[in-house]
Amino acid sequence: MTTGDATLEVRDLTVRFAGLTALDAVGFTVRPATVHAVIGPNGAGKSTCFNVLSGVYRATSGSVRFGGEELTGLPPHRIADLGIARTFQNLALPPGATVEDSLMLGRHRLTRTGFVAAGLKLPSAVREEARHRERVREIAAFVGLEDQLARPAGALPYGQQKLAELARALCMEPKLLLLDEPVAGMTAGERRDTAAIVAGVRDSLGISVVLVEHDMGVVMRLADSVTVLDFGRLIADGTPASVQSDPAVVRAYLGEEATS
Ligand SMILES: Nc1ncnc2c1ncn2[C@@H]1O[C@H](COP(=O)(O)OP(=O)(O)OP(=O)(O)O)[C@@H](O)[C@H]1O
Repeated sequence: MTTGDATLEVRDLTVRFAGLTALDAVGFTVRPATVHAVIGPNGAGKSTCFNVLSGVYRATSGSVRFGGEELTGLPPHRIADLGIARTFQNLALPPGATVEDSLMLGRHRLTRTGFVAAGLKLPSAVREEARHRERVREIAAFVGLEDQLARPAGALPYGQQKLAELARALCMEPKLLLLDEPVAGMTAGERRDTAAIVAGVRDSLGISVVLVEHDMGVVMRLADSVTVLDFGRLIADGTPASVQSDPAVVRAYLGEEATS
């Protein structure tokens, strides 16, 4: 599949949990090599949307197509096979493993060598592993973690652990990257650096990014397009500047401040 095919089309997506409509006929399009943010107050349906895109939740109705393939109903590993990788709001790295081995986990899907050949250390298996380790080093350098590869991932400062999680997802060589609150819990400097790395994922690697993020500064600077949800409904969709001044968006956020 070429990058030109890697459009994500969400149409009439509805998710109901026992009487509660978490997503109500939501639709948006993510063009290739763009950053698309999904924002909204707490409980708006952002995580539910992400969980459908990555196959963790089943849609009640509606469609999600990526490069022309229907995703709804596919299990997470099949969605990953189509070139969609995700990060998690809470870190999902194995705490005892080194950064390098954690990133090698991201290469698993791309590994051809079978269990027996790897166990016997056949030359083809050794060569393939060396190629993967080289790519892991390149990706670690891309996110600025090249000097941390030998450290246990769990020993890194929180901001660097989040970058390792991002790097692990990049190691899957995705066409579309789903980032769940990538700068949450980071210092101001780490937020800036991470925003620059995500911009590089789009501009240098040509990967599309869908971002759920509460940090409006990061969203407004980074996103090419924004979908705003409130109580499961789409209330605005467009450029960062247009949604920022949309009265429905202002009302949704002011409502949240007034009640929190
Ligand atoms: N597995 C579930 N079972 C039942 N209800 C759920 C489930 N997941 C989410 N919900 C409900 O769906 C609604 C949307 O939740 P969701 O987590 O998608 O919102 P959100 O926009 O991601 O919120 P936040 O910004 O607080 O993470 C909420 O009312 C939530 O309680």
